Amino acid sequence: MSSITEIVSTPEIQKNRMHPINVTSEIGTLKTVLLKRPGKEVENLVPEYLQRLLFDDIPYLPVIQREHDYFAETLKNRGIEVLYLEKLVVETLSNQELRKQFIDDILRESQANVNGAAKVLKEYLLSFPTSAMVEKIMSGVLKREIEKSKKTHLYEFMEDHYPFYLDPMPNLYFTRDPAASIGNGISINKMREPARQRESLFMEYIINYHPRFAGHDVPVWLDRSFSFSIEGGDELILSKEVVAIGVSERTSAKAIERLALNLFKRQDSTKKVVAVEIPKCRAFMHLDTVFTMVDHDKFTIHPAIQGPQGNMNVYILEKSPEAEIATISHRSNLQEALKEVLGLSELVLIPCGGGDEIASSREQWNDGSNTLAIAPGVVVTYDRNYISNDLLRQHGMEVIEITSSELSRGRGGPRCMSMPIVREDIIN
Ligand SMILES: NC(=[NH2+])NCCC[C@H](N)C(=O)O
Repeated sequence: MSSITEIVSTPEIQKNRMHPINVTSEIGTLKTVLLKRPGKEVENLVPEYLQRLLFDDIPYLPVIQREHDYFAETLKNRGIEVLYLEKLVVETLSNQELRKQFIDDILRESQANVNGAAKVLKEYLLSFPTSAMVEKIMSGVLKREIEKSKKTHLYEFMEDHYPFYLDPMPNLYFTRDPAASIGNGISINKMREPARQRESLFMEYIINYHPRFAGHDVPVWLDRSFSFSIEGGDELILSKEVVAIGVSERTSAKAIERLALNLFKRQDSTKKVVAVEIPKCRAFMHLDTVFTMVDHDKFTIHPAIQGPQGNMNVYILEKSPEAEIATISHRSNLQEALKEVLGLSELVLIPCGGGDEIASSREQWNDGSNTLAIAPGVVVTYDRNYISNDLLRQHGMEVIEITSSELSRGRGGPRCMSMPIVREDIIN
């Protein structure tokens, strides 16, 4: 594990005095990315709670870890710096005061399962070295872990069949969703599903207290105390001037509008926020499950999100003379709206599964549209989506495939499993 000093003194950051966050596109050469290696939290998935924990099956831990390591190696081999969430959290919680504060916060947000046992749990968690403590918090605490002798209240002795004091967080390897880098700042997200709401607390602590970020001017465009939900899988940075955000099962119109107004107010470069309405269903939970950018003028799309003539509801928000109101205009065709906001005369939408009814819904289910661009025209995808991958190649993309039999069981692909921290700017 790297020590704090190693990370802080990452040569590139010091040499170039780069801002710790810089993401002004979906496709600019990726320099630094945040991942989370799936850990014991995945083994705390049981059939009774799968749905609530947002999984469709239980991944086999050694294989999901092997596949994830392969993903990380693939990125490193392309010169990308890989940061791990779990390591950053350990480095962040470098003193006892902060550890206590963090545990108080996490226990408060864990609500029902803690069920009054916060004091015992706090002592239990603090009894571990920091890295084991962080691992426990992420993977969950079983009731049977707390010694009988530490139990003081009647309810603590009861067998209520619910096994956890602290729920596991098996979705943590989808680092894309709890926060999103936009320009030199970040949105730290109020997440929609109770199973994921605690996840963005890790990012809040990292930004506030990790030496790599604390002390730098990192604007928080929207924070997790906002009352309406938004998730990073819906936040796509199309260019320095345009952000697209899905209005989805997870992301509300109210959060999009607030984020847009904050960006217009505080980041001069943002001119337009494009709200793309998608069906609200499990398979299409975020915009990036049905639509991603792969090159300057190319996108993947799941055909099922469009009506017969390619019609969809797209709203363009722009700065208005009044600070608290955006100018909003409606468009009914995504392709045309994208050409307009990106100033392009031609733009290609590459259909997932080639548009074949069966292949496209099968490959979309396994994240065939969820590509991670690591440079313009260079994408990382799951190997299992061979029809979509071939089609991307036919459109001139370099497609780097990763193994995906267990990773895909959590319903997320390479874009969801990665949170870009630094990308090179696109020079027009
Ligand atoms: N950006 C994404 N598409 N993320 C996928 C997250 C999948 C995760 N199981 C969830 O339901 O939240």
